[in-house]
Amino acid sequence: MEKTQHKPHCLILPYPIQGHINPMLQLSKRLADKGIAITFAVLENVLSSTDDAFSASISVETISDGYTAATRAAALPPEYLPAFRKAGTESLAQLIERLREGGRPVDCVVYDTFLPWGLAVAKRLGLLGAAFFTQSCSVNIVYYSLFKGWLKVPEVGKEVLLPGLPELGVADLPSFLLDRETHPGSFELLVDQFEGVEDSNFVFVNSVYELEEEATDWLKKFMSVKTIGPTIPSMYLDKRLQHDINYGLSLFKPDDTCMKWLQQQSPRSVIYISFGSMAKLQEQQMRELATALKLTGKHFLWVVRSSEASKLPRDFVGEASGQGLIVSWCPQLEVLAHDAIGCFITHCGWNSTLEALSLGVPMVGVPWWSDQATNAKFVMDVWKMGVRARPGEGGVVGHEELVRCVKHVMEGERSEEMRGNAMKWKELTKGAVDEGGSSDNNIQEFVSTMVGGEALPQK
Ligand SMILES: O=c1ccn([C@@H]2O[C@H](COP(=O)(O)OP(=O)(O)O[C@H]3O[C@H](CO)[C@@H](O)[C@H](O)[C@H]3O)[C@@H](O)[C@H]2O)c(=O)[nH]1
Repeated sequence: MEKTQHKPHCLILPYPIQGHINPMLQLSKRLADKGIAITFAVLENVLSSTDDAFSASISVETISDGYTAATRAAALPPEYLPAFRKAGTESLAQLIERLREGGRPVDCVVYDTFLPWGLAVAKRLGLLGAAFFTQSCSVNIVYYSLFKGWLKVPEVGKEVLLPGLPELGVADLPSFLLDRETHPGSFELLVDQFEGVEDSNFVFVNSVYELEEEATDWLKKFMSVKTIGPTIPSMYLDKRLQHDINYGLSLFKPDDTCMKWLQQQSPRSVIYISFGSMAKLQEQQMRELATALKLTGKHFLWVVRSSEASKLPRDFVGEASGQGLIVSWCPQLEVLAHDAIGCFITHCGWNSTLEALSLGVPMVGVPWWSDQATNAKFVMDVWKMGVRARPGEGGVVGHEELVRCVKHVMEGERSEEMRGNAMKWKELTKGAVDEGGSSDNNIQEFVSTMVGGEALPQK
């Protein structure tokens, strides 16, 4: 690669959902801090949610998916993804051209692997391409094996043994392998992430090498993997980026009142419950959760997004008002970092899992879809800092099972051991992003290639 004459410039292309914007924005901040110019390309509706703190160091531009806010909400993946590919390909190329004409030529497109056409645009325009995976290396091995045809969709009841991974039972596999009907197009979206990836100059994964060494080493045989996580604001980890306190772009409005309430609770006494930005729980599951929370008698903080609120049992809000707090969205990192939190009932979305690992909070996993069952398996059996609640009839986790899991994590015989493990992972994830840590080295290596014109990695 030629030495660049101007400040190296990366265009970052995230898929427009919270769980993808957060990690890609965080990598952007790390790169900006190391002297890379960043353009963050988002849809119009995301633009209004950016906060000034990050837009000062990162410039934000829009691209189009061909939809308006109203038509997008109603679109399903089989229709939406090809339309986004078409409109996105065109508007991304136009944006890159505009930037070039404006004296800010782009050197590298860092594209979310949900948008694999980002690489095609980069290559067509003679730019470098860097893939960004928002899920773990272990989950990526499952999808890559499917993409290559090495793994056929397993029949129900069979375990799967893949290189770099522990044996996965059927219930541990990403949900889209066994159920393609409930969320049409999702299986293809996940498998197609690998389109052209072997030609990407870099492959970023939001993970930590030390959390999944074998899986990462195995993937590295096929692509230029660089683990760069956890992508959490620096002030929760290494504290090297003093201004990096929040994620900086929230599609939901956080309710900060819960922080005052947490302040009044004793250490490790509160159960925090959140299912991320997308989960749509069955009404029965909400009922079981509500009953379980009442039965534990413990204080709780429950995030119920406004679109889910109608599923809360009638009277629960009033009845539980002395025991807990329900909010529609919260500053999750601040909550997890608070010493009042004793346990996190989570869907095990990859960001939430990494956040709990990084802040040392034991988990009760209640996976809903996608990679979450696999993440829950790792939480329980590999990282040993929590348990996975087992579902009963109709996939619903009953209140008795939930109470059992919470007690196990907060006061059971093995609770101290889990706490100890949680502290170990907390130190380790911080070490990864600290100067000279595995993720910091990977980011630095990328920056050196961009700045110094070093040889591109072997693919
Ligand atoms: O009240 C809340 C609740 C959540 N969050 C944040 O929202 C993000 C949620 O991300 P994640 O835990 O990954 O869940 P999803 O939003 O469900 O993420 C989708 O994307 C992830 C990355 O691909 C996948 O692992 C998940 O399965 C998929 O559902 C996290 O950073 C949380 O800190 C808040 O800030 N406040």
